[in-house]
Amino acid sequence: MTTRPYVIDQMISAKAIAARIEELTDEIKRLFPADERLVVVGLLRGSFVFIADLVRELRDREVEVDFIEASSYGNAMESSREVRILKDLRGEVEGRNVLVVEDIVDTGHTLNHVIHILRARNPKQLRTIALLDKPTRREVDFKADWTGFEIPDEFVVGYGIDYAQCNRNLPFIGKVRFTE
Ligand SMILES: O=P(O)(O)OC[C@H]1O[C@H](OP(=O)(O)OP(=O)(O)O)[C@H](O)[C@@H]1O
Ligand code: HPA
Repeated sequence: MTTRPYVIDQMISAKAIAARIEELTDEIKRLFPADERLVVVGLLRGSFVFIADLVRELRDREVEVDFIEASSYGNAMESSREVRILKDLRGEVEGRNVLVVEDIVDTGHTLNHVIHILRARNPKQLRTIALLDKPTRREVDFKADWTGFEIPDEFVVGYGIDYAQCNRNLPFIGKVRFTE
């Protein structure tokens, strides 16, 4: 896969992300009963860093971690608008408290599609959290219950998020700036 030359400008520091996750977990804990197990579902692949930090902030709760894999971008910068489920959950969600963890809501197609599928399985409570939200790009009426940061219409990478499958390992969120 060849990409145009680009540089990455930092947009949100690792420190700011960590501080925001602390705030978000306080809110999550207020909503889900302390004496009931929480199923935390990460949307692969982009959420793998966020979910790792989030569940460790929930260390005083009984948490089960599961993953579902959806893809609509492939290697492109534009959504195909066709969300494909590449890997389903291992566990059941019926009658359980479920928190779906997403890295970014852009057009909204991915999370909207996944929530539709999970809601049909009759969870007790189904909530969503997204680290980033680009509200100006929305094509479907969807809003996560919790959002880390609202961002402008920039193509971002890092902290799990890729451009052409690279840069997921950056500890911060940066925006891609093409140099040619
Ligand atoms: O709101 P949307 O426009 O649907 O975009 C958001 C989705 O796009 C990216 O996933 P991608 O399909 O690139 O897969 P990945 O998570 O494996 O990188 C990102 O991780 C979100 O899941
Ligand atoms: O800004 C983005 N960066 C990477 N992947 C994405 N998928 C939706 N929006 C983005």
